[in-house]
Amino acid sequence: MDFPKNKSMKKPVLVIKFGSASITTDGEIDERIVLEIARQCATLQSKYNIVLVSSGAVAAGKRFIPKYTGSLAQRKAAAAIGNPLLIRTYSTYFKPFRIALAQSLCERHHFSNRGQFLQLKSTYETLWKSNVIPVANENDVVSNKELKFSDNDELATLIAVGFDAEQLLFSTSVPGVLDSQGNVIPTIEVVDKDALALARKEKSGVGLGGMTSKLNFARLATQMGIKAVIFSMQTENGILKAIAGETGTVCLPQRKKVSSRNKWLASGSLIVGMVYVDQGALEAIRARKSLLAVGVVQIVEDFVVGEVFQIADTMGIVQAVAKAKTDSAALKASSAKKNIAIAHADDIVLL
Ligand SMILES: N[C@@H](CCC(=O)OP(=O)(O)O)C(=O)O
Repeated sequence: MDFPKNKSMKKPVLVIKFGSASITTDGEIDERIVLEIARQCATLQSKYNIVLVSSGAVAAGKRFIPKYTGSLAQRKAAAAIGNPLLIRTYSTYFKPFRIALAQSLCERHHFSNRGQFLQLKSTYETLWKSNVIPVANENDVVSNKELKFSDNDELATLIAVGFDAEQLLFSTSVPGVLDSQGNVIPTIEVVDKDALALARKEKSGVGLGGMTSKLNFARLATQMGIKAVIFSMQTENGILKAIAGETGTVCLPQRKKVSSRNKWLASGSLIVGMVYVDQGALEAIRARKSLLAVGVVQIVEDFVVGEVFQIADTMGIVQAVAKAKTDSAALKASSAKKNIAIAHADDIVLL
C-alpha cells in the first residue's frame, strides 16, 4: 500500500496522550478505542503534525509474565514485551487510513541534552514530512525510576513544549475535571491552587488517580502558552470535540512571553527532583532571590547539581522549577548550612 506524502511542514503540532486507563478495558488494550484514535487522527492529519503519547505497554505485555504481581522488574519486562504489541495494534488500525506509525521510546534526558533533543526534533520532522505519526512512550526497560502515574503526562508535556505545540490533549478515564457536584468544568482560566484542589477532591471522592498530575502538567503547558485539554475517549468523537473545545476541560494558555531558555529550563530539562518550601522561601523566589536551604520544608524527590527540580508549596502545588546548585543529599547531610543556596535566582523559573 502507498502511503501519501505530506506536502506542508508548517502545520501546528498537536500532542495527544492516552493513559493506560483510557485505552484499556478490563486491563487489556481495547481495540475499539485504538480504532477510534485512528479514525479521528485521520481527519486531523491534514491540519496538524500529530504526536501520540501512548501508555499501555505494561497492559499489553503483562499476560506473558507468569505469576505477575506488578513488581517493578515485572512491569519493565511487561513493557518490553508489550511495546511492540501496542505499536502493532496501533499500526493495524491506522493502516486502513493509509497512515504509518513510528515508535519513539523516550527518556527524560533526551530532552535535557539539547543535542539529543535536536535529533529527536529532526526525526519527528522527517516522519511528519513522510506522513508518519510518531507514537511516544517512556523507555521503561532502562528507566531508572519507578514506573509511575505521571510519567507519560510529563513526557507528553515535554514534547508539547519542546515542539511548541498548539494543543496538548490528555485522555483520561473521566470526562474532564469535575466540580463538587460531579459535573465537568468546561474551562479553567488559570490552573491555580483552586483548580488543583478540585483534582484532589475528585481523587479522594471517586478513587481516581492522576488528575493532580495532569493538572500540574497542564499548568506547566499553559504557562508556556499551550492550550491543554483533559477529556475522555468514551465521549463520541472525543479527540475532535476536545480540540474544538466541545468536550472535557479546557485549560487556557497564558499569554506570557517566555524566553526559549526559560522554556527549556521549565520543561525540556531533566525534571527529576521536587522540594516543598515554606511561605518565606516562596516570597523570596518571587522577589527574584535565590532559594536557600532554610526555606525547604521537605525534599520529596532527590536531585544532583545541574538537574532540574520542582519547587512546590506545602500543599504540593508546583510554583517554580529550578536548576540545582547543590545536591539534595548534601542538604540532608548538613543541617548546619541553612544559608546554602539550592538554586540561584537566575536559574529559577516562576510558574
Ligand atoms: N509506560 C507505561 C505506562 C506509564 C504511565 O505513565 O502510565 P499512565 O499513567 O497510564 O499514562 C506503559 O506503557 O505501560
